[in-house]
Amino acid sequence: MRHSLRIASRHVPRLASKQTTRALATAETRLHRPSTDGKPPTAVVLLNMGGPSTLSEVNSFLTNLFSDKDLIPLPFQSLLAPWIARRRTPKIEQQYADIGGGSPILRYTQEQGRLMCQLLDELSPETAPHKPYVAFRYANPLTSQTLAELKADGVKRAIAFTQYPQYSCSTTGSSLNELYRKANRGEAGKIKWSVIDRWAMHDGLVDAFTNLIYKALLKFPVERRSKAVLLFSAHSLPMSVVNRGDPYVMEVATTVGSVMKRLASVDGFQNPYRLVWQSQVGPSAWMGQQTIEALKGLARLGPIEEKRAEKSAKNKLSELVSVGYTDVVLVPIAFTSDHIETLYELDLEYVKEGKELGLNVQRAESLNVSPTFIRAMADLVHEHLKSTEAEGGQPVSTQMMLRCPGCTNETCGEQKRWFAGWGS
Ligand SMILES: C=CC1=C(C)c2cc3[nH]c(cc4nc(cc5[nH]c(cc1n2)c(C)c5CCC(=O)O)C(CCC(=O)O)=C4C)c(C)c3C=C
Ligand code: FES
Ligand SMILES: [Fe+2]
Repeated sequence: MRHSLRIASRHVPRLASKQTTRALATAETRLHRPSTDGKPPTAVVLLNMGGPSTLSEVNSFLTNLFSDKDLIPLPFQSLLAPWIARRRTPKIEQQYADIGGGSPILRYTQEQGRLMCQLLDELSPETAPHKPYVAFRYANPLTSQTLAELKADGVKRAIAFTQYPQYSCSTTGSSLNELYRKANRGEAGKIKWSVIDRWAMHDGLVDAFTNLIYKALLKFPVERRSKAVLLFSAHSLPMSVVNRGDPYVMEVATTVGSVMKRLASVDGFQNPYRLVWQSQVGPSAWMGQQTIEALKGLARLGPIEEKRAEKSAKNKLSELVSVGYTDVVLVPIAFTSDHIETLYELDLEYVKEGKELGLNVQRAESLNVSPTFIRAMADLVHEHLKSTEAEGGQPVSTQMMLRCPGCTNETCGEQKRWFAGWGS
């Protein structure tokens, strides 16, 4: 049987499990939350960089971002950061205006947290109630504000849950360093912390990505689906960061490998694919190939010709069939929700440019609030709670404890030791 015939819509619900949909529906309509006897909530703190929710926040978002030494160390940073931010603001403001006036990252993160905690209350009644908090690095709610909320709620147990599935010291590392700096100063009171620092190969995450890729492939005519090129696109990283031993590039590749394995195991699907990199900023060397260059390259190579054996007894000659690698699915593989990189760069720039180059480009939807994804988040936190609360449970992964071999940032070491001691 040809692959193209095997991608039928009946396979899509198989990945988005009925159990998940039912559990979500139950969580949505449930009238009675588990009795918690006035217990303080188990806090699930969703860490991300954030984005400006309105155009008036663009400048402060960029100022905070360029002031972050863990992300971009600059000479005379306190002077240079506001200057770069001011120069960049009009261009970036225009991009946010073009996607509707702001980043949807806060709205999605709050909704993901709310739905995840509803599921968690059912999965783990012994640690209920679970309450989601959002701690952004560069936009509101900033870490200090979130820690004040934890303190006001009397939280005693908290999980720092990174919303970047793949670990980079410039993203998750920066958020953990900030959390350590503020929580260590007692801004949240006395709390027992543990950390979900990476989840690049989590089964539920892989299922959620696979579902969304299927959905995008279904937009191509059945006979072309198995040939569409999957271009997994991740935010790039400066080579200086890659070269100090940052694990992000390796971890993004493991997500891609796991998704391709899942596609093959579910339906024997073996689409051609590449991992490419987007959103580089400034003149220094960044991880490549750039997503836009890959699109241009595919367009340049054009349709390929393939020989297919003609079975007819009369005509033993091969028939030339043009199959072409002009069908492309762009898959944002390192973000858990939409924001400027997907809605502006992928949708408004690359999909448009790809079409002008003669390619048929589809974009796999972002994870956002897909039921499979919400279930994955809840399962992950549930597994984490079980393992940390078991006798001898550890608050951090062994992988988190290994600093980049080229790291010279002392805060990284202090931060890891602090979390490994459950934040005391
Ligand atoms: C996995 C995700 C991300 C990595 C890794 C990452 C590294 C990284 N980013 C910059 C500089 C900028 N990033 C900007 C925006 C931005 N970056 C990410 C994600 C990752 N960044 C997201 C999700 C966003 C958009 C936020 C939103 O809209 O919701 C920006 C601001 C936009 C711009 O000025 O172009 C900058 C600058 C560096 C230097 C870096 C690695 C060191
Ligand atoms: S930069 Fe990676 S551990 Fe410090
Ligand atoms: Fe970025």
